[in-house]
Amino acid sequence: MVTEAPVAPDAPRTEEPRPGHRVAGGLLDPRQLWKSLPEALRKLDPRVLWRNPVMFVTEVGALLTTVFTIPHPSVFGWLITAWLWLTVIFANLAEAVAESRGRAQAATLRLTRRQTVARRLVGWAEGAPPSAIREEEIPADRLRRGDVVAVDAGHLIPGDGDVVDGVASVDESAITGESAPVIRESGGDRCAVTGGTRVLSDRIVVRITQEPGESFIDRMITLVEGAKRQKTPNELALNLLLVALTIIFLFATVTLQPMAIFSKGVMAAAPDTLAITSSGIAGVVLVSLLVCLIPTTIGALLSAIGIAGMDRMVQRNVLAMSGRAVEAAGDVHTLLLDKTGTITFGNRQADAFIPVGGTRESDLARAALLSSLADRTPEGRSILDLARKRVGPDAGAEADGVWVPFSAVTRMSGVDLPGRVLRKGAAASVSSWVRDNGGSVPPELAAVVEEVSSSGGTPLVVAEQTRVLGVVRLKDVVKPGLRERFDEMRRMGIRTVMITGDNPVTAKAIADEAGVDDFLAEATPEDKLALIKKEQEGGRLVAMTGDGTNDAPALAQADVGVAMNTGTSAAKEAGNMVDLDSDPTKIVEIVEIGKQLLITRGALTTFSIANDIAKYFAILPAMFGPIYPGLQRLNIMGLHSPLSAILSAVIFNAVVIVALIPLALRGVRYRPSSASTLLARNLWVYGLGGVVVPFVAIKLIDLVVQFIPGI
Ligand SMILES: Nc1ncnc2c1ncn2[C@@H]1O[C@H](COP(=O)(O)OP(=O)(O)OP(=O)(O)O)[C@@H](O)[C@H]1O
Ligand SMILES: [K+]
Ligand SMILES: [Mg+2]
Repeated sequence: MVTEAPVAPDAPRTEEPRPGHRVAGGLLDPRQLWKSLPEALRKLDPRVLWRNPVMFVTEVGALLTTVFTIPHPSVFGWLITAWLWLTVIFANLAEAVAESRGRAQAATLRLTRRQTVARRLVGWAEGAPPSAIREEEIPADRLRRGDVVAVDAGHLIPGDGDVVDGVASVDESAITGESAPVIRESGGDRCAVTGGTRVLSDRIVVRITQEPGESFIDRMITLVEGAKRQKTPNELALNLLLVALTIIFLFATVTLQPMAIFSKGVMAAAPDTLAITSSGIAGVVLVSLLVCLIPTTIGALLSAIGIAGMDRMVQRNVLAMSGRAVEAAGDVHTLLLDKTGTITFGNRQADAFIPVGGTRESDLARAALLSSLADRTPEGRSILDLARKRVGPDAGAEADGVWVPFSAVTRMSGVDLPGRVLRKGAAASVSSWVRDNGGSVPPELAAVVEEVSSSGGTPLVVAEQTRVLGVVRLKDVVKPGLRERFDEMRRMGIRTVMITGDNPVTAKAIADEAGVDDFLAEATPEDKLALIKKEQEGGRLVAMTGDGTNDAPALAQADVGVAMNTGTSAAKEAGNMVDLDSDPTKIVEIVEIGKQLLITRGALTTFSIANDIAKYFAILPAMFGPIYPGLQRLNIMGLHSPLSAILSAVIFNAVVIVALIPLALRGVRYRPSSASTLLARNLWVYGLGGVVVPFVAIKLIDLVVQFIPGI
């Protein structure tokens, strides 16, 4: 016997993306710099800092100038030493501020991880009689994978799992920040529930899918805290480049022996500074030169840029499981979306029985009902509901047979009753089943199927052994606002492809309405996987959004796999991102954030390297001008003295880090346009800016520091 479940009402959905509704993100509060200072000081520990080679070298430099200056104290020596330490602290501050946002979020999440009591059902099995089930109360944190629990209205769901019986409205605001309740039901692609969310109405039975400590909220906390953040391959490569530059400049500084020349220069320029022991100064100047030359700006901001990228995802209610996924999103070439539940609302409801071949409508309804009695998918339940309206609420109560569940491979479901073998499913599948049984398909079927499909509906053909009885029409609605988003993707150069298990006519109708570039119909899970592999040929990156268990292999294969939060746990496990709002158009924002991350990193790297070279040319003439009068002509900035030139450069080198923290956190502005336009624009702005800014800034700083006695 099969227990009946009520048909799910329409689930409220988010139609507009609500960027940043979780945290008022974006701008940097100056107080945050101050609050993060203790953390920045803690990061001075060389055992932590060595992971950032450029900053580690700077710290060693600061240590050296401290050691040089102690026996030979001078105003210049102490000022340089102070600013070198500040350089390292500013770099740590950038990282600490970036991390602090996530930490605040983790604290809020921890509050939702309240200890609850779970009602475990021992002996529960599909269709098991109530007498076989024993109920016991255990603490939620002792639930293991595979345990089955009952949750009633008003109670917190004790752990992550799949609904195996019943349908309920659930308040998921604890994790999504969205107060409208969502429907969770057994059987379909909306069966996953998250621990810590609350059942508002009805009773559901949930099979736990996670071991203790591995829950979604646990993973979310680790994620936003950045505790396990790993450097992405791109970051590692960039780090290698920075190390290489650092080593080159280290050698350049040491082997060029500028000191001998410099001492002569100082002598010629300002004989009174000779009173300062030249040996003390020599070391300090050498270190200053080195720090000015190595790419400290990008070295200081690199990690903050990565953390901020992850954080921007969280602010858009997207949980990226790895920084690598965020980066990949910025480079996506093709976007694959599944139809049902992603492009359409996904609660396909039966709304008409269309008989063929002289069958009576009530006979079709009865056959559809019998074949759906054990069908736990939302489609199956909606057929039951509609059929009972036609043939009475008690129809089929006496039926007992072998149930054939729906599978995405057969595209059919049904029942083998004594004397009646019934199937319903995709037109092609059921037609060939009828033919295999020795029957024939009435010619009028094609027209009915065509008509239902071309309006975007899904036709399910119902048949009995050798006879086609008719068609059940399932209606689904395309989510609003998709066309604009897909247009936007096209402008970014991204191809959108809809993939579906549905027939080509329905697929085309929905594809046209939604405005995707291309579609693939009658796709099995293997087809979806094969399509992704084909698109990935030649190193192109593929993003995929999906919600169903049959999407899981494809989500895992895609470079960016975005699972809808409303989807199944299998889908959420397989992907490398989860969208808490279950909004397929979110992928546009995900791509934008990815691009913004790549562009920000590129722009600041360009700026940093241009900057260092400019700094060198800004201070060289000032330093060596006195002994090489030819160079003096290059001293266009007219800096006060060699010492003031060096000090100004070191101060600028440190201050520019703090000045760029907001940009690193917020990201360089991104507007949809081609990659080459963006590259050209950024080279101009950040390359040229990187050359010009130091000249102006060092001059301004020099105007101030020249008043310090001894400089
Ligand atoms: N409960 C069911 N019983 C019988 N046939 C079904 C049932 N649900 C769906 N079908 C048929 O099987 C086809 C394939 O279903 P599948 O879940 O693979 O894809 P889909 O849901 O249509 O699309 P998508 O891949 O976008 O989720 C459907 O288009 C429909 O014709
Ligand atoms: K530098
Ligand atoms: Mg599906």
